[in-house]
Amino acid sequence: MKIAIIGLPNSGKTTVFNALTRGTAETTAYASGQLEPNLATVKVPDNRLAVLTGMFKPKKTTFADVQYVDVAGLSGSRREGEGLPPALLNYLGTADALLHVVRTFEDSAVPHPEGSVDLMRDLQAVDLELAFADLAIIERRLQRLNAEITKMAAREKELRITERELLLRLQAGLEAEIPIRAAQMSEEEERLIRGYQFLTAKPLLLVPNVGEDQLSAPPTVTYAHPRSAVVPLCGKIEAELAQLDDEDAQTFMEDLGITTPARELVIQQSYTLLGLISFLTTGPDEVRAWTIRQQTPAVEAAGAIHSDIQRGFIRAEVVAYDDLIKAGSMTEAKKQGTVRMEGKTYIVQDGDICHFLFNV
Ligand SMILES: Nc1ncnc2c1ncn2[C@@H]1O[C@H](COP(=O)(O)OP(=O)(O)OP(=O)(O)O)[C@@H](O)[C@H]1O
Repeated sequence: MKIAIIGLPNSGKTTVFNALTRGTAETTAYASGQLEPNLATVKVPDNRLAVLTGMFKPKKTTFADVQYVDVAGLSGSRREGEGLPPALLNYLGTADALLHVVRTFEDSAVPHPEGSVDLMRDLQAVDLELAFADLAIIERRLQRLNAEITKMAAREKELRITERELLLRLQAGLEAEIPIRAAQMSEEEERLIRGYQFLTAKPLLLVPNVGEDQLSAPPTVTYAHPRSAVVPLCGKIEAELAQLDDEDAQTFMEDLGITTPARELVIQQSYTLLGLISFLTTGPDEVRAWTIRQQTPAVEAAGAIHSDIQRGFIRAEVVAYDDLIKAGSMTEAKKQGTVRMEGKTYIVQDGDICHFLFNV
């Protein structure tokens, strides 16, 4: 799963990237204009793993992970005929979700490309830029469809006409500032456009990058679109926090009056926004979180571990995390009857502790 960090130049993208990934990519007060992205894999914080590690004392503990990509700044001032550079479009198109950093911190030493800090203006500028990228894809596709449809056989023609109608609807929506993720679509329609990598169809996490002085009362931002969420963060503080060891970080957080680093909230929200959940496996060798989509049946979840387990699936022994903790041990949970046997079609829940029985 890959999440691309976007935003205007100097909004703090690399700083937020460093905060999320505990990395040390170079940040600059002047727009870097670099196109080569920074990429890092990040563990998804999950307290349950620490508790299970205490219980099972495994040789290793493995967290679920997500990847973040820090790309160059969007321009925010699109002129006629000017779109996003193809390399940037390519990075964004292949991402599973977007994380939009929008600046609210004031600092005269960090020039703003528009000369002043204005959250709503910047937010709209970037949304517009994403919408223009999608509109360009739609226009090209419509031109091709219009040329092709007349020459097609009846069955194929019908499908293409449906696609054209859908694209026209999405186009009208985008022109009225409605992102594709907010458009009403049937499952079939969603399938029809899946291959286009529309940017406004991707889940979006809006991260206002607030100043240190705004930490106690971050500006309220409403972004009322489906599959979107808002998590404010002070990039500068979080990036410093991310470099400290746990003990120093704890003291620093107490001084600042915060309980959980915002980076953890952002990572968790990214995961949720993507419709992902974790099931867990336990044992003397490893305690581990595995990533699956919501609504995944047990037989497919088994495939996340190994294709052989999916192929030879017999059944799954499942206990909910809370039930195991309540019981105190697997043996006790079995006595209490909370360890269940489930078949192939059982829908795996977040926090299920699964043991798959298989035969290949
Ligand atoms: N919350 C914040 N408060 C104060 N300063 C910040 C904050 N976040 C970032 N900065 C500072 O703003 C400057 C620009 O940050 P950064 O390089 O991360 O931006 P960027 O969006 O990645 O820039 P570019 O467009 O060059 O890729 C840096 O000097 C950084 O330390």
